[in-house]
Amino acid sequence: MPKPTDISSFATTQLELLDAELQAELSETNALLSSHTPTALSRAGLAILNLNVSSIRTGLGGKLVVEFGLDPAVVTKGGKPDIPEHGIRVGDIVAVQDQPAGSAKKSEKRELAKKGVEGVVLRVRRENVEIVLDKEDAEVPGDGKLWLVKLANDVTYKRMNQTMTKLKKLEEQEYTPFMRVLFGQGSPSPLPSDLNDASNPLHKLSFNDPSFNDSQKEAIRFALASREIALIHGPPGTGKTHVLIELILQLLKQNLRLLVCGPSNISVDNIVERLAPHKVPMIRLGHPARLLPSVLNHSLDVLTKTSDAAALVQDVRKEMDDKQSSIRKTRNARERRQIYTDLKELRKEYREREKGCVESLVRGSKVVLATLHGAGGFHLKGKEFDVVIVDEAAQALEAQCWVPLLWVKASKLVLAGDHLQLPPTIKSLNSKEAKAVKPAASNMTLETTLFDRLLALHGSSIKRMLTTQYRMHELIMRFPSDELYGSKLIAAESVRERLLKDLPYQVEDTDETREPLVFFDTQGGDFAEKTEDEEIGKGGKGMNLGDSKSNEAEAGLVKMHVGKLVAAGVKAEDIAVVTPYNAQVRRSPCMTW
Ligand SMILES: Nc1ncnc2c1ncn2[C@@H]1O[C@H](COP(=O)(O)OP(=O)(O)OP(=O)(O)O)[C@@H](O)[C@H]1O
Repeated sequence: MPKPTDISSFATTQLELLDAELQAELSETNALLSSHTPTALSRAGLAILNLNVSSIRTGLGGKLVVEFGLDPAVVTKGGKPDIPEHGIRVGDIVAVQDQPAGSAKKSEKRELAKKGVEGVVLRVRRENVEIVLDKEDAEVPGDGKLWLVKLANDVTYKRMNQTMTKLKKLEEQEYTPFMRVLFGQGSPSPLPSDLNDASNPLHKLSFNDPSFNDSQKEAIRFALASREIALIHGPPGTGKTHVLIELILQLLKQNLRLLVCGPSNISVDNIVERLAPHKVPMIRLGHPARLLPSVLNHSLDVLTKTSDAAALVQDVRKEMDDKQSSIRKTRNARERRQIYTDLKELRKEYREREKGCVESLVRGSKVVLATLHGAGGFHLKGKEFDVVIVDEAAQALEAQCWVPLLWVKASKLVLAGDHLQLPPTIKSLNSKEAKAVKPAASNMTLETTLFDRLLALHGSSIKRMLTTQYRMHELIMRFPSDELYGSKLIAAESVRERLLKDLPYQVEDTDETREPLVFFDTQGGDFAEKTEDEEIGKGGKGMNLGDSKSNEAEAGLVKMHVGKLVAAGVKAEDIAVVTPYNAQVRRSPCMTW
């Protein structure tokens, strides 16, 4: 077994690695922003030009929400006021500035860049974009044309950094037995020896879904019985989320309080959606715009408007909105100053009332759900939970997993994920800065997840693997099963022999629809590969700089195969074409049939 990890040196290494990663991210973005014109950035999807403020209101936390629409001057007569295609997404950090004139020189533009305000994208619609401004007393830029440009996102780093700094500063006597287990300074409590025995009460567990297979039942019993940590290893399509939902329901039956997290909003929303039919008293923390519409009813934003405790908050919110809109009508400087002073007072009042409302909502929920990052927000600081559950844990940086573990009080952790799929993306892996870091544990990089580290520390006795998959024909499953999962995967009856010709609608029995897996050998043929420079502005969305590959003849082969499937009756919307290269994706327009 590896040696126990020294907690303080672990945190120091993490801080250094995180800093190297942030530097890599910042230099990538800054290089891009400083060397391209607004028009080029807009073409690359990183900026939106020609905007005006269309409205201002007060959002959760008393923050200013500003809506931007297209300047009427650029909307062609009779045309729609739709914002042209862009790659700015909810949650992105952006700057809003007066738009430099097309003729402005670079230095002048930089000067302008210092003005303006920063914020987070709250909502993106066809005809407008909403931004929550960072600074409460920020003055929204003037009446001229504005532009909005995407900046590097350092918010998640800040929180990971705070978390690792807190871990580093903890005194030894502050380490809980639970924490010691997570660093190998203690062993997990032994499980009851009769866990797999019919005499164990967990064997009489009544499951909400009677169709669970044996590996799923065992994982649920194991996670219930474990005292400190339980890892649920779910290869693709093995029902990992299905198992987590059951586990949550079972833990609730034991009257426990749960914090459920995932690295992304979608991973958390997926659980909320699947828990909702069980009428569980739950609350989903997070920016309302980042949540799926079906999840909004459980969100703090909606509950602070609709719950009993909400009326008090509403009063102040309305008053703030009225004041805010009166600023724009006032030209007199003294009056404006007075309004700002009033707003400051109101904001204080608002925050206090809102805090009370949120506290009562969080207290009343047996299950709180948030992203790992969101679990570090002030709503949860110091709150007690019996179990923290993290889904998609093998896709999260370890420092991210520590956000819920350090800011709330908890003594048991369940991690669900698949450490054999791709780890989180790291930009600094081979950077000079990352290489200079001396790791506290052998070979530690940011790619080492908490899931990996715990397995290496305590061995597979802390893990249960789900082995029946409900997604792939046996032949498709064979390769990943043999190469990654020790040949342990089993195809469920429902998919083991499933073919396209057996789809529940009319599909002809042809060579293409009879085979579950086909390989085309393109070696040696006339399949020349092209390398394209993915230069900004050439139509790529996001920051796809660097080389990308494409191969016209291979695209032709795909087109031919897809054509045959469609001709046999397979619906086009049931077919996905996947390729790792952007340049090859761009060949897809030639695939219309
Ligand atoms: N015991 C079961 N019996 C029948 N179907 C099941 C069972 N368990 C899971 N499934 C089905 O398998 C599919 C995959 O389930 P789920 O989405 O929970 O898996 P997952 O492991 O979380 O998936 P992913 O690979 O996307 O992480 C779903 O359609 C689910 O209904």
